[in-house]
Amino acid sequence: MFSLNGSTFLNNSLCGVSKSLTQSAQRKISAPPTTVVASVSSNGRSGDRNVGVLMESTLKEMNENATSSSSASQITVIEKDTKSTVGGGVEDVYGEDSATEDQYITPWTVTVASGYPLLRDPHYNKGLAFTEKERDAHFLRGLLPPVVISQALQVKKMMHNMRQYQVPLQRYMAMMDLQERNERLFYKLLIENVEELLPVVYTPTVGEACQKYGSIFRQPQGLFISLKEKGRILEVLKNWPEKKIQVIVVTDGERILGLGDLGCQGMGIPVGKLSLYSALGGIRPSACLPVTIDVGTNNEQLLNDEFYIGLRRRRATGQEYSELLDEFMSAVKQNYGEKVLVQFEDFANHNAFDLLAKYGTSHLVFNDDIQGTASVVLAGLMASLNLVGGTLAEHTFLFLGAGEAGTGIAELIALEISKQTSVPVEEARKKIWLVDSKGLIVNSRFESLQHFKRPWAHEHEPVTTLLEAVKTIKPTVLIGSSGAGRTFTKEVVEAMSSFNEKPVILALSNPTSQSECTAEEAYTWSEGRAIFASGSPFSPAEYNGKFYASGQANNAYIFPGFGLGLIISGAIRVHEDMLLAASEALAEQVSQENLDKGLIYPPFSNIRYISAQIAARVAAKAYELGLATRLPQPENLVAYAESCMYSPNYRNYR
Ligand SMILES: NC(=O)C1=CN([C@@H]2O[C@H](COP(=O)(O)OP(=O)(O)OC[C@H]3O[C@@H](n4cnc5c(N)ncnc54)[C@H](OP(=O)(O)O)[C@@H]3O)[C@@H](O)[C@H]2O)C=CC1
Ligand SMILES: CC(=O)C(=O)O
Ligand SMILES: [Mg+2]
Repeated sequence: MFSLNGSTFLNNSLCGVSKSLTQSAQRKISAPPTTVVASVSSNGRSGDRNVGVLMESTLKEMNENATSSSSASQITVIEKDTKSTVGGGVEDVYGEDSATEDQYITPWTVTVASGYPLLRDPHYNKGLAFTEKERDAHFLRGLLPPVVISQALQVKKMMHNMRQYQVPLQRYMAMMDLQERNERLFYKLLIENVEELLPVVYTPTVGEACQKYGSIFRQPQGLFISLKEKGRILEVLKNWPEKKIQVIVVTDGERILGLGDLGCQGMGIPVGKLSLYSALGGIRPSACLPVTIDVGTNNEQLLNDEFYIGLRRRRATGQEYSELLDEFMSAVKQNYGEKVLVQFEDFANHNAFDLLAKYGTSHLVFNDDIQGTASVVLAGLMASLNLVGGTLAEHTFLFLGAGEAGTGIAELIALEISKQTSVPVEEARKKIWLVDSKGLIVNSRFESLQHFKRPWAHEHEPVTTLLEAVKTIKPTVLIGSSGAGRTFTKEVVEAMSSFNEKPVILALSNPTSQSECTAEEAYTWSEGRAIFASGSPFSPAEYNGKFYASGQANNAYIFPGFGLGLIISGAIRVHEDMLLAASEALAEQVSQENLDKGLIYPPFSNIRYISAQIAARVAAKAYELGLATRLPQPENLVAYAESCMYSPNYRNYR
């Protein structure tokens, strides 16, 4: 924070300044040499080095165009300074559309360019919602049609338009366009229509978007760090316009959902995950940084695709790979400090476990596929006990898929059983069985197993098929984490239903095409008795004249609230007890009404409230474990979490 000409500026607001003025320079619309320019160049922070460079050229352009100034002003965005203590990292709640600016008495202001560049700045643009006063004050007259509409009407209109698109990818592109045009409207739309829009910005549509990312790419939405940037990653991080980053979601694109290696086009995943961080967990959008590490791809189709946007080479491995990751992780810590959360997403399992182990002791890291998925599935299983009875320890679990998701979930279940029953975790693991592409994981395969599978190699005869494993193990819970679609066949579901009154069947694999079975198949083949949830959403399925709704067992329930909990407590490390705490918090949100419908997850429509509960529980655990640095601990963590959440409501500009 620094002061200039009697105003106080938020450091990160400078990004808005430079962006707007740069745009104005590009468009040859000059802004006046106002205090904004001086304020940027007066800031000596190294993080703003690139801002200074940009400002120099902007100044030059401005001088050249000094006589053509029409958008000659800056605007002041009114902000309240209620949460600046949390590392400046969470945004306060602003007033409703109708609120008058005089309602806010504030010591904080953000200054950005006005006029035409304001309409082109997604962080501040309000489109037709600019009021008459704002249009006069900020040189917008004539740049907009006469009508002034509320944000609520804008939402209504956008949803109407969105529903005209029949093709999911068109909806995805319309949402991305909106995000690039008017960020607050994008989040308002997403938050208020979360159940309808989640499948658009997230699974399943984001999968197709990644597959076609080269063709639909329009604007950079995150940072691309390729082998070409080796030795210069810190420099690359400084190119990102926002300086106050709290959450990074990073992928190397090698295991995008269940679609395999999509290389650089995996960028859609960090972008999608981070939009959920803001919409579902209330993390300020400008504090989120999507990153794709491009070390090549082994996907022949992409390598031969003329529109492919990544490095046209096969994947780097070994030292070449680990040196790039090392440099990235060091640069992140150096640039953003030790409290920035790095979420690893959709790495292949031969890197994912090692990266988590390697950086887990030195950085605040979280692997969504291993840990977030484990937490969400454990929550669903806890809730399902209300329907099927018994304790966790009394059930038998069988997984199809023994990778990140499968072994991550298995381990958290074992940990919870161990805590509940005081048996050693090795003992608790004995009720959990996994099948991989070679069959049941058994002792005789031990030597050839990857390290993360070894704890699951139990004493048993070799079994090669899932059906045989189901018939032999007789699980009460069947979990699909294989990425292989339609592998829960009629015979498998019927076998599960033959010895379970209510078989619990979770088909976690994404996107929909990779789901181990559909909702309709699960209910039909189990004669309506299955307790079913899936990674990607299914519409209610009809069986025998009755409709069955199913829940979405997806880590999207966990990571936004989990991340918020880490941020509000200033946590410096992730601990497995935090994952258990998040599971408990989520399971408690499953109401009797949900259970009566066979649902083991609450509806996403309530997700912000749920995220606050999760955040509070995670933060409380961070304090209990001595991993929190934000002191003193807030008295009411739920209220605190809620109050910290980003609001997409428009702000008033004076
Ligand atoms: N719902 C959610 O929130 C989440 C869902 N997922 C989904 O889970 C799936 C798997 O992800 P992840 O665990 O990271 O992937 P991994 O690649 O780490 O693991 C996949 C596992 O499935 C096994 N497998 C693949 N095909 C078959 C088959 N036909 N029969 C039996 N086993 C098979 C593999 O066997 P082998 O080891 O022998 O190769 C491997 O053990 C993906 O579709 C992903 O989208 C992931 C995270 C969260
Ligand atoms: C949901 C998720 O993280 C995945 O499918 O990889
Ligand atoms: Mg994932």
